[in-house]
Order: sequence, then C-alpha cells, then structure tokens
Amino acid sequence: MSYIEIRNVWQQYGQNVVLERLNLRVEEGQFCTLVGASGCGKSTFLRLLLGQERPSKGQLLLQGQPFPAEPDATRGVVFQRYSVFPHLNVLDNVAIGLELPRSPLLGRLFGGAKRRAREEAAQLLHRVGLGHALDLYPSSLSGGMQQRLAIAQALIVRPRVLLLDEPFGALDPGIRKEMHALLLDLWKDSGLTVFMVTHDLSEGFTLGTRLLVFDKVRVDPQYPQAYGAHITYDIALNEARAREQADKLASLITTKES
Ligand SMILES: Nc1ncnc2c1ncn2[C@@H]1O[C@H](COP(=O)(O)OP(=O)(O)OP(=O)(O)O)[C@@H](O)[C@H]1O
Repeated sequence: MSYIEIRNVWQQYGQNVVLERLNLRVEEGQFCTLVGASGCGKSTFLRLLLGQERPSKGQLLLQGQPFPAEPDATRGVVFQRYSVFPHLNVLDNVAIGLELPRSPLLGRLFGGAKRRAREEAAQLLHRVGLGHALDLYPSSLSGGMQQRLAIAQALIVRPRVLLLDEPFGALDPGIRKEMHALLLDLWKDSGLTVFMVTHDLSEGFTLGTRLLVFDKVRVDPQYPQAYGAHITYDIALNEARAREQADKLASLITTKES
C-alpha cells in the first residue's frame, strides 16, 4: 500500500473539466514538485489534497483511508502570498497554531501550557532563521522573512504532508536560494511528504525527488473546457537524496516497531 494514493480523480466546476483521470501513488517522504501550464489545475490538485474541496469523482487515500475531508493538522500549507496574521507578532503567529487546537473555546492557553507552547514556537522560529525577530510584526518583515514565518506556521502542528503553492514565487533569486536550502533541510529533518507547485522548472528539478507534469492531452478547440489535465510525465529526480530519505524513514519505522 502506498502512503498516498490518488485513484482516478476528476475535478469539474460546472461544465469546466479541470482535472481528469488523475492516478498517482506517492511514498512517505517523497518531495513532489508540480509543474504545468497556467490554469491547468495544479492549485486545484493541492486544494483537493488539503481537503478544501472534494473531487467530483475518484478517491484520495492517505495510508489506505480517505483523506480527512476538512483541512486539519495532518496537512500544512504555504501559499505564495503571505498568509500570516498581521496583528500578531512573529512568536504569536506561530504559537497560536498550538494554542487554538489545545484550547478551542478560548483560543488561548495560560500558565505552564502557554509557556511551553511559546517555547516550542520559539525553537521552531530559531530553526527557520527568525530567532532574532520574535517580537516583530509581519509588516516589518521582508518577503523572505514572511515566508519563513509562513513555513514555521505550517510546521508547528507537525503535519505529515506539506503543501506548498508557489511559496517562493514572489521572492528575489538570492533569497529563493536561501529558502530552497532551508526547505530541503526541514524536509530531511522531518521526513515530511511534500507537494510543491512551482512555475520555475529549474526549482522543480532542483528540489524534488519527483517531478510531476500536469498537462491537457485531449483538447477540443470548439469547447476548450471539455477536457481536463492529468499527469503526463512523472520523473524521478535527485535519486541519491530520495534513497537516503527513504532509508532514514525505514530505519525510523523499524526503531519504533522494535
Ligand atoms: N472554485 C472554482 N470554481 C470554478 N472554477 C475554478 C475554481 N477553482 C479553479 N477553477 C478553474 O480551474 C482552472 C484551474 O485553476 P488552477 O488555479 O488550479 O490552475 P493552476 O494550474 O494552479 O494555475 P496557475 O499556474 O496559473 O496558478 C482555472 O480555469 C480556474 O478558473
């Protein structure tokens, strides 16, 4: 059984078929980069994985079970545009991810529980290079810093799957490189399974252990919305890195079981 299995998924809005015949098996710890023409349904696919939408047809399975139908802590998400809370400082932006689920009524923790949540958040913020900025507000952060914050927000709840929709699309090339290194380090440490949409093919090739190309194969010029895209190429990449990660995860599972 694969970690994630996509079985004959279709997504259609009214008469507009966006995705069709999508079939995919992904093992735990793989880093999938998604590329394809603008409008061919890559973000739609991420929304299906996130649970923001349900497919018109087909199934998405996580370890053999249907994906949770609502966004939850199994999946973290980072968008291109900064999704952080402007009225909270950096530390609170991340700590709130722990406070909300642990105190659904008040949305706040107190005493020792609050201190522990803030310590955990501060540790992660150090890890993503924002240890010096805990008290700052998002408006005073650069684009790269805001995306570091968005990544910390996504990771604080320890998701199993990380979804990234062009997370570095708005950043300068130098900062992008730094973010690539950070993302790869986080991925190696965490064993996360990653799906990342990018318009930058070289980014897709550099980061992924698997490149998935979305494309429309069937086209009716009279009725362009009749057919959807599916995965036309599935290319294994950076195989040494992929193998290392797979071995690491396998040994973690063996240690847990023994
Ligand atoms: N909720 C919706 N209702 C109706 N149509 C939608 C909805 N969401 C997406 N679409 C349509 O689905 C198609 C695919 O959009 P999507 O954003 O998934 O493509 P994409 O490959 O991510 O594009 P881009 O690379 O430009 O971000 C578009 O034609 C869009 O208009």
